[in-house]
Amino acid sequence: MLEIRALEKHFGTLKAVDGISFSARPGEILGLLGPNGAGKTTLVSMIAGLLPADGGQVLIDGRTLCGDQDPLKRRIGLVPQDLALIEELPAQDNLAFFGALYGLKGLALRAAASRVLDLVGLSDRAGDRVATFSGGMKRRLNLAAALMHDPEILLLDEPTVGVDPQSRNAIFDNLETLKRQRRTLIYTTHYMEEVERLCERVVILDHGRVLADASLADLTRTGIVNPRLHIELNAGGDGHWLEELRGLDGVASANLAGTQLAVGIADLAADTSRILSWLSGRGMVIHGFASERPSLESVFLSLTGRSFRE
Ligand SMILES: Nc1ncnc2c1ncn2[C@@H]1O[C@H](COP(=O)(O)OP(=O)(O)OP(=O)(O)O)[C@@H](O)[C@H]1O
Repeated sequence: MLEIRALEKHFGTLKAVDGISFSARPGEILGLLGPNGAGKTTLVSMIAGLLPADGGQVLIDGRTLCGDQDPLKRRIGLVPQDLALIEELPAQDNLAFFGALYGLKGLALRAAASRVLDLVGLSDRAGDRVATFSGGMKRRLNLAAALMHDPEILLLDEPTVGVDPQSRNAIFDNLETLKRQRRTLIYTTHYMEEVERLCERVVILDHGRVLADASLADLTRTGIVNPRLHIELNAGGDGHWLEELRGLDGVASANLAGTQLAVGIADLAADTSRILSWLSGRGMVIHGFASERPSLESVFLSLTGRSFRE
């Protein structure tokens, strides 16, 4: 179990990480989301022990991580945002370099290289120089390098930037394999669909603080953003009934533009038919309606005031 408690990092007067706490379990892929400058990379660097914290703690199974030399650090791996590869060396020599940093040598080093190359599907390219690899292959090797010392906690800082869809899917498959191996994965990304595909839980950051820490299902159900009904009426009229509609149980908002009525409601299943009947009862003819569930994108926008990729 990885626990982050009240972590802080200041750069001059800027609080890049301002008291962040959350935890992540083995076998979980936790999505770490936030707009540019939210503090994600700073946070991940502190968890990885690359950057000293100004306050707070990182704990693994209840034990506090103390400094760069702490043996607990071996239990963490980092896939950095910027590729950390030596282009002129073959893939296997790159892996040997990273393995050696963790004290691996001889047979153990070769076994680790073979295990990670197999996982990322690059065994047949082991002897080729990284300079000859595609962007996606470099990303996969970057992931392999972080796994040489067999960490149980893996921090991934935007690991699919610049990756073609095929390599992206290959990386997802690798991450799902690591999840099945009961590792803990912290996944930072700007791609909403990646979070929706990979993560059950998400921590949303902005200005160095946690805005939300919830399962994806709960986030889109909490009422941070309501589901909506889009109803087309035969005639909007003066909308004198709007105030009354807004006062109904389960109605969070109601807006009329011409003949288009948008109603924010608490629960699609429970409230839809009741609202349609209420409108019919007021003599309104409904030409059509559609329902819209809140997306993670709309939750993010509502929490941060910014769109995901701004
Ligand atoms: N070494 C540094 N010195 C001064 N300010 C820094 C330093 N590193 C980061 N910052 C600032 O801290 C804030 C958080 O930056 P960070 O890189 O952690 O954000 P991020 O969420 O990873 O952003 P992005 O999505 O753009 O990678 C930003 O305002 C950034 O300018």
